[in-house]
Amino acid sequence: MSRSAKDFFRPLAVGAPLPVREVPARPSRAIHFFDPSNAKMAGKVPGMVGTVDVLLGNLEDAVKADNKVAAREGLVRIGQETEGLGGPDGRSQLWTRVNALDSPWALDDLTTLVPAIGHKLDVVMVPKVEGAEDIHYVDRLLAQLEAKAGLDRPILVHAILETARGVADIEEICAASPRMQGLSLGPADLAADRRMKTTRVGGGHPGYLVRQDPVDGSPEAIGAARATYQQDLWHYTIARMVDACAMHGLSPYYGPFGDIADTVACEDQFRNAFLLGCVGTWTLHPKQVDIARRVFSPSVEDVAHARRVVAAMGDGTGAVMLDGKMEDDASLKQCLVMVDLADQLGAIDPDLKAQYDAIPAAGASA
Ligand SMILES: CC(C)(COP(=O)(O)OP(=O)(O)OC[C@H]1O[C@@H](n2cnc3c(N)ncnc32)[C@H](O)[C@@H]1OP(=O)(O)O)[C@@H](O)C(=O)NCCC(=O)NCCSC(=O)C[C@H](O)C(=O)O
Ligand SMILES: [Mg+2]
Repeated sequence: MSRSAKDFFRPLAVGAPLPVREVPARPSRAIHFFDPSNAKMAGKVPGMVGTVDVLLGNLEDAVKADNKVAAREGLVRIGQETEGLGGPDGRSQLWTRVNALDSPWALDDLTTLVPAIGHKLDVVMVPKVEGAEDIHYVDRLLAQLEAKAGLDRPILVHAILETARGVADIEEICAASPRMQGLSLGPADLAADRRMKTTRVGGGHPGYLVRQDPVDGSPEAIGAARATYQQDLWHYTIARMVDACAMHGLSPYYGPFGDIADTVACEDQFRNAFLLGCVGTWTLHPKQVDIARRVFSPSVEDVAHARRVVAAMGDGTGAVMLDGKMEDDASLKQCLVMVDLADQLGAIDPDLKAQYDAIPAAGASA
C-alpha cells in the first residue's frame, strides 16, 4: 500500500530522522564485498579505507550458515573500530548486505547493526527484493531502530534485482521509500529464478550468440564457417534497471563478476554497464577494485572532448560543427553528464583530479 504524497517524507516512527528528499550522490564506483567473519579479508579492510568508494560487509550468500553470527559481530567491530569508514565524513562509505528477509537472520542483522553502528552505516543492501512490500517492511523497521538509537540521519536502502518478480515490479520497488538509494543486478540468483540455463556468476556465455547469414541457402553454405558474435545476456535487465533508476532519481549498479581470473572480460562487462548508465559495480576480489575505479571514471579523453563541446555550445542552444560532427543541446547534455561526473570524482580522488586538471582549457592551443 503506497503512502499519500504529503505523507511520503514523514518519518515512519516518532523520533526517527527526517527522510531525505534527494539521495546524496556520493561516488560509488566500486562496492567492495568482504566477509567480516573471514579474518584475512576483514584484516584487509582498514588498509582499503580511502582506496575504494564503498566497503560492504556481506552477511548474506557467500557467508557460511555457521558463520552468520560471527559475520554480524565482525561487522559491528569493524564499524566501531575502523577509522575513516562510514558516515557523512567517511573516506569510504560503509554498506552492508543483510540476509534475505525470509531467512532466520535478517531481523537480527538489522536489530544488531543499527543500534551498534547505525551512525556509520550509509546503506543497507537488501537481497532478493520481490516488491514494494519488502521495502516498506525494511523502511518501517529502520525508522523504529533509528528512533531508538537516536540517529540523526536516515540509513539508505539498496535493492538487489535477483528474482523475476523483482524485475517485473521494478518501478514499485524504486518508488517504495525516500530511502531508496539504488539497485544492483544480481545475475546469479536472477538466472536461477528465471530458469536460465547458465551456471556462472554474471558475465557472458559463448552459447548466447548470433551468426552471420549464409551466402546462399545451399547445404554447403549453411555448413560453411560463418562469423558469430556473442551477445550480452544482461543487456535487457541492466537497461530496464537504468531507466527505472533514472526515472526515480536512484543509482544503478552492475553486480558481481565471478570469474576473478578473467580481468579482461570483467573490464568489458563493467564498461558495458558504465556506458549504459550504471554508476558503479560490485568488486569481489581486490584485483577487481582498480578495474572498477578505472572503468567508472570518465577517461581524460572523454572529459576533454566533453569540455570542448560545452565551450563550443556557448549558451547551449543551436547547433555547431566540431571535428566534422554536429553538436547540439542533446549532445551538450550528454557532455554535461561527463563533466559533472568528472567534477564529483575529482573532489574525492586527487589522482583523477590531477589528470582532469591537466587537460588544456577548451579553446586553448595545445
Ligand atoms: C573469491 C574469493 C573466495 C577468493 O578468495 P581467495 O581464494 O582467498 O583469493 P586470493 O588467494 O587470490 O586472495 C588474495 C588475498 O586477498 C584477500 N582477499 C580475497 N578476497 C578479498 C576481499 N573480497 N576483500 C579483501 N581481501 C580479500 C585474501 O584473503 C588473500 O589475502 P592474503 O592471503 O593475506 O594475501 C574471495 O575473494 C571472496 O570470497 N570474495 C567475496 C565473495 C563474495 O562476497 N560473494 C558474494 C557476492 S556475489 C553474490 O552474492 C551473487 C549475487 O547475489 C547474485 O545473485 O548474482
Ligand atoms: Mg544473490
